[in-house]
Amino acid sequence: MRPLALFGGTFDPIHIGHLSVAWEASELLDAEVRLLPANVPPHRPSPTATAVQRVEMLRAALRGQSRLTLDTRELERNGPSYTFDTLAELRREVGERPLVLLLGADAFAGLRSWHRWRELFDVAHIGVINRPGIDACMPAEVERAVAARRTDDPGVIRSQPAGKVIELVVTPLEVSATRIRELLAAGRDPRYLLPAGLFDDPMLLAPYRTA
Ligand SMILES: Nc1ncnc2c1ncn2[C@@H]1O[C@H](COP(=O)(O)OP(=O)(O)OP(=O)(O)O)[C@@H](O)[C@H]1O
Ligand SMILES: O=C(O)c1ccc[n+]([C@@H]2O[C@H](COP(=O)([O-])O)[C@@H](O)[C@H]2O)c1
Repeated sequence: MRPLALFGGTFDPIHIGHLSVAWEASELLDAEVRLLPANVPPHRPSPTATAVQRVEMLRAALRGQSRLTLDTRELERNGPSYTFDTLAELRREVGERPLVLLLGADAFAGLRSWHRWRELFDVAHIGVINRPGIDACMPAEVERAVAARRTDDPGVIRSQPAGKVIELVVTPLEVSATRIRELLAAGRDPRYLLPAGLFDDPMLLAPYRTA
């Protein structure tokens, strides 16, 4: 069955790294990919842009294609955006359809601090995306939990609803939202690190520019 993949993030702002890896993950898994902006990210300071501003940027970035879509459910919930809660809700909606949580290698390495992290495998597969500059060394506790779950076969992902971990080797792009926020705050113009749609309306990037 065609998997449904969720790519969660703060997207403060969305950049070409997000889009490119989500696109390639969709190709590698033959999956529908939804970008899932977090309302209150559980383990980091509050974003610079509001949830409404981040969604406006996502909509502008996704315009003109249909492979990547937007899922705003976490913005409709109060409190921290725990991924387990989101995936459990999605599981109830999709029945037996395979669900894949897409995570950059940095996010995956921090998995053991997540809310109910061991139970994530009951509701979804995890697709780990390589990211340059990230030490791929996994905490032993996480490696023990995932060792028997590893597969390199997208066919296995399609054949069962949840429970596997697959490494997705995509074109590495060393781009981060932190770097883009720094450039914008310094009055620079990182236009080729951002999707073109973000320049359609000058207000979209206003939260990051200093007066
Ligand atoms: N260039 C990239 N290559 C691979 N994965 C990425 C890349 N940028 C972000 N990700 C992944 O996208 C997800 C959402 O990331 P997030 O919105 O925090 O972006 P970020 O660029 O890491 O932001 P920040 O610099 O503010 O932490 C995470 O799983 C992260 O690992
Ligand atoms: O559920 C958790 O405990 C949890 C802890 C840390 C991060 N997450 C999710 O991981 C995704 C990437 O987070 P971030 O901070 O790298 O943008 C995003 O969807 C977060 O909601 C989730």
